[in-house]
Amino acid sequence: MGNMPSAVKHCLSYQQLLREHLCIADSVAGALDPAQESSQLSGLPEYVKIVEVGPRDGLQNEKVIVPTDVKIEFINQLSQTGLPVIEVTSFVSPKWVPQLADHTEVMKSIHQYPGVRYPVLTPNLQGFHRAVAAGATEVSVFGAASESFSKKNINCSIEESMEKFEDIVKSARHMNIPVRGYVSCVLGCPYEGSITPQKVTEVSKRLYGMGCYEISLGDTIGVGTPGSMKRMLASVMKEIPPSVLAVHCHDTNGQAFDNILTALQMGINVVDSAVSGLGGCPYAKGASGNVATEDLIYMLNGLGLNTGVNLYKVMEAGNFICKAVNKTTNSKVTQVSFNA
Ligand SMILES: CC(C)(COP(=O)([O-])OP(=O)([O-])OC[C@H]1O[C@@H](n2cnc3c(N)ncnc32)[C@H](O)[C@@H]1OP(=O)([O-])[O-])[C@@H](O)C(=O)NCCC(=O)NCCSC(=O)C[C@@](C)(O)CC(=O)[O-]
Repeated sequence: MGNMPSAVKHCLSYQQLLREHLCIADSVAGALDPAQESSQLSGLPEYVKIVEVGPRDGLQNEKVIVPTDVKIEFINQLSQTGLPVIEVTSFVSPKWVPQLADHTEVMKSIHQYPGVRYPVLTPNLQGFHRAVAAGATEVSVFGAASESFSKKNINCSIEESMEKFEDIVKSARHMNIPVRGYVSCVLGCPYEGSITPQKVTEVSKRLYGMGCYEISLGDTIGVGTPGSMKRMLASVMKEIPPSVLAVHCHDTNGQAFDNILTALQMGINVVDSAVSGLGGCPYAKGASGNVATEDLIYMLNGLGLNTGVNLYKVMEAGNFICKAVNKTTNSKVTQVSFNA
C-alpha cells in the first residue's frame, strides 16, 4: 500500500494508526477528541449502521467485466470487516447490466458469515424468484421519485414499478424475506432536474406502506446540499419515522458528507456507502461514485459514533478491489494514509 506521507507520519506512527484509529475508533492526533466533537453537534445517534453497496453499486458501472472469483473474494473480505450489511449483486437483466450477469454464481458462492446480511436488488418477480433460488434471504426493490429516471432505469413508469414491487413484497412476506426499498433521485434527476420533496415523500410512503422495512433515499447524481437534504427529509419524516430511513449519497459535487451529517442530525442512523467510493448508476447520466466507506467510517469514528466496523480491514478490501479493476481509490483517508 505504499509509504505513509510525512505529514501523517508527523502526527502518528503507522502502528498507532492501526491500533488507535483504524481498529478501535480512537482519536487521531490533531483531531478533536470524539466526545468533544460530538458534544458540539446535536441529535447524533450512538450507532450508525453502514450498508456496504460496493459489490453491487460499486461494480455495476464498471465497463470491464470483473471476474466472478474476484467478486466473491471481495465480498468475503468485506464480510470480515464487521460490516453488518453487504449488498451482493442485482438480479436484473444481463442485457441491462452486463457486469452483474454472474449474480447467481456470486450469490451461491460467497461465504455467508453469521451476523452479516446479504441483500440483492430485484426489479421484478422474475428477478426475485431467481434471487431466492440462488440463496438470497433479503432483497431490495428500487424505485424513483422521477418518472423519466424510472423509465430509463427499469423501463416502466413509477406506477407500474409500484405494482411490480407489490408483487415482490407479497411473495417475500410468505417466505419471511425482508424487502428494502430504494428511492432514487431524491435530490435531483439527471433528466428532469429538480424533484419536489412531496414526490419523494409520496413514493417513499408507498414503499413503506406496502411493507418495505427500510427506505433508502438516494441522491443518485450527488446534486444535493445540506439545505435540500434537510427539506427533503423534513417532508419524508412527516410520513415515515427516521428509524426506518437510510441515506444513499453519491459524492459528485463533494457534498456527500455534509448531506450525511445533516441526515444523522435529523435522526437517521443508516448510511449506504461503497468501498473506495466506487460506483454509480449506469442509467443516471453524470452519476459518479458513492461516498467512500473508508471516509464515512473515519468521520463516524471521529464523531465517537459506533459502527462496529474495522477501518483498516475495509481499506484492505478497498485496495484489493481497486487493484482488480485497475482504479485509484476515491477514498481520501486511504489516499492520505497510504499515499495511494
Ligand atoms: C427491470 C428490467 C429487467 C426491465 O427490462 P425490460 O426489457 O422492460 O423487461 P421485460 O420484462 O420486457 O423482459 C425483456 C427481457 O428481459 C428479461 N428479464 C426481465 N426481467 C429480468 C430479470 N429480473 N433478470 C433477468 N432477465 C430479466 C426477460 O426474460 C426478457 O428476456 P428475453 O425474452 O428478451 O430473452 C430492466 O430494465 C433492468 O434490468 N433494469 C435494471 C437497471 C439497473 O440495474 N440499474 C442500476 C440499479 S439502480 C441504482 O443503481 C440506483 C440505486 C439503487 O443505487 C440508488 C441511487 O443511487 O439512487
